[in-house]
Amino acid sequence: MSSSSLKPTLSSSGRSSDPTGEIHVIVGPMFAGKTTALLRRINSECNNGRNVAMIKSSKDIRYAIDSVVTHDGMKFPCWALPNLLSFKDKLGAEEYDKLDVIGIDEAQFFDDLYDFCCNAADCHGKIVILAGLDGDYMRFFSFLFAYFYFSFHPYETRCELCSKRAFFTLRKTDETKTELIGGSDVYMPVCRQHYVDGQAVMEVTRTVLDSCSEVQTDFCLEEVAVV
Ligand SMILES: Nc1ncnc2c1ncn2[C@@H]1O[C@H](COP(=O)(O)OP(=O)(O)O)[C@@H](O)[C@H]1O
Ligand SMILES: Cc1cn([C@H]2C[C@H](O)[C@@H](COP(=O)(O)O)O2)c(=O)[nH]c1=O
Repeated sequence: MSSSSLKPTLSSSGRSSDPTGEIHVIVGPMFAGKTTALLRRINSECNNGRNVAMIKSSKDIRYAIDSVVTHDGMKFPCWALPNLLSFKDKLGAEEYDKLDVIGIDEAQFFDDLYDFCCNAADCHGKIVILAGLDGDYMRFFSFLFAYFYFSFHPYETRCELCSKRAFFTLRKTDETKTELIGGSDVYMPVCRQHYVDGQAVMEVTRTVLDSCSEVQTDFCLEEVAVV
């Protein structure tokens, strides 16, 4: 399929039936082949019949205004935007809902990257593929890398609740301090969906406990039913 003939949003056979989203990150220095890798992934998703949209920052129109372009000239049509949270409005809610995959090039230029990606993956079931610099010319580490460390998963296990691939550790207690030594009494590996569900349950539970001072606070998540 020729990328140059494609509109920014590609219609094909419809949405994936799996509601769980994913975030994939491609990072490295300039000229490392990040955009090439992103285009390869996006083309492959298109060829598999997924609805795809590509976004880049409107700050970067070096090679083209409305295409992502690699240093050696490969192209893919895109939305050039000043921020990501405007994307849904620009595209229209109906078209956004049909999307399976969102590619974002030059991701380091978007201040709202974290909110957009988590929302798209956690709440809307999108597969988000990011490409960006992992550091600037001073070798300062990019927050892009830190925010999305969970998208790099050389070691993985299975979700304790549904057996899908697990990338997250869910804390089962209401303790909020960062360091809390424990084993399976306190933690469990979960998939994205069960992480989101589990956090929501914990949030509600904390609110209830906060408003009811006599209630004992040493509960465990198993007691509050996670589905
Ligand atoms: N110094 C350079 N100037 C221009 N093009 C280069 C240079 N070094 C490598 N390239 C080409 O750029 C390609 C990678 O481009 P691209 O995927 O856009 O990289 P990135 O997005 O990581 O900056 C390489 O395969 C190579 O052909
Ligand atoms: C190192 C560095 C880069 N940039 C800019 C320069 C380019 O517009 C992009 C990187 O593009 P590429 O696709 O990864 O080649 O970022 C910058 O603004 N500041 C820097 O320190």
